[in-house]
Amino acid sequence: MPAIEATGLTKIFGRRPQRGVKMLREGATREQLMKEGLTAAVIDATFDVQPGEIFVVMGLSGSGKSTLIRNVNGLLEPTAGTLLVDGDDVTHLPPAGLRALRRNKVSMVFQHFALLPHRTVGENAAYALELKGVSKADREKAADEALGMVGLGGWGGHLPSELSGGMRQRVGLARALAAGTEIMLMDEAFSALDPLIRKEMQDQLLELQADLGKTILFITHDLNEAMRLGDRIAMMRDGKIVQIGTAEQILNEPATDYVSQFVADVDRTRVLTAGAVMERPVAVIGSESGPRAARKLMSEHQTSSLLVVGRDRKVVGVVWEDDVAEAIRQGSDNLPRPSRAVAQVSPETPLAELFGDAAENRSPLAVVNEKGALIGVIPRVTLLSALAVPNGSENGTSTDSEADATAGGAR
Ligand SMILES: Nc1ncnc2c1ncn2[C@@H]1O[C@H](COP(=O)(O)OP(=O)(O)OP(=O)(O)O)[C@@H](O)[C@H]1O
Repeated sequence: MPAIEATGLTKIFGRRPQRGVKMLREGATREQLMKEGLTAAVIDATFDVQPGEIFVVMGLSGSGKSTLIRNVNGLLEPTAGTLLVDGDDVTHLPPAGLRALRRNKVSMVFQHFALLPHRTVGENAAYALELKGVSKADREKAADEALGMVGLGGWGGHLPSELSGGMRQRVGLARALAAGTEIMLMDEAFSALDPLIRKEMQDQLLELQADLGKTILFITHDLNEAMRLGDRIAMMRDGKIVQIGTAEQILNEPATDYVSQFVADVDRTRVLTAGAVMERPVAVIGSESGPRAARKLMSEHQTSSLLVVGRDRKVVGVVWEDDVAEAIRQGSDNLPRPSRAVAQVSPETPLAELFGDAAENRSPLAVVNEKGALIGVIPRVTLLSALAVPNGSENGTSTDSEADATAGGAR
């Protein structure tokens, strides 16, 4: 079940907004509504946010992002459409239901921190729990823990005015974490911070998220931030969601001219990561097997690579489709020599950092998870084509150059 599910969500400001809904249904434009004194801030937004996902809503100023997020936490009531949070319909909640939603299900981190100036950092972090009626001792414990998580252990007794902007935003984050809700809404949460601190906060959020697995709806007007943080990104323009996809999908398959213009200046090598271009070896073959068995397995699993394991079940390397085909052509009974990856990289590594290794060594890269287990491989050709760099192959085709490298045992 999605953590958040919006269907046809529409928010219109102005007198008798239902008029606007009717006009939109009859095909009127946002401009035509404007002439009637109605602002269509969000139009027919349909999306879902899965538990544990960072879902980023990205758009320029005025595109409707804040209005969208305010519908989700009940600060605004949708004019049309439905909104489910954790499976419960929160579209038209009465005040008591709204209070319960904010206490138990969603917490919010704001751009300008929204800290209470006369309360200590610890009291600010514990504020949501105080509203919930949690005992002083328990909320202090939760606040201390949350402050520790965001790197502010020991600051609980200070006043917000004694903290830098970045630290204040950490308090905002700690407050949302201490609240203990599964869903966190973050409205331009890092936009007021200077670039270095902003990047630090993004890193911290990703680290925390790896441990905590919250559901995060994150609003930003910064495409690079969206691409760094978002598992998926919804691109908004003039109140409408024009595309929802991963950073890679938005970069590689922009749904509209608007999106492609938007992403034109993005440094792809910083956005695309090893995890995005790697091939997952979905099947394993013993090193004693023949190339025909390898081809059969590849076709059964619709994959172009196989992990090769030795008798002791340890991974020896990877064989590729082209090399297997070549072995069959040459009538060999042996598997081609498995390629051993030169370098191990994490799935989060930006391609920009991989390029040197693979290009210079003509080798595939092994993508390993934090426990060191192999989760994917990146053939050199894939890397080069992902970066759209001419591969400089002497033989004209990248496939040949890969085969060459294998024949020469270089990879
Ligand atoms: N309370 C309101 N009353 C009337 N119009 C509003 C209200 N809030 C927002 N709007 C209008 O709705 C549209 C969308 O605004 P919204 O604040 O959601 O956009 P945004 O993408 O969050 O922009 P920003 O990044 O500048 O905050 C704008 O045209 C705005 O003027």
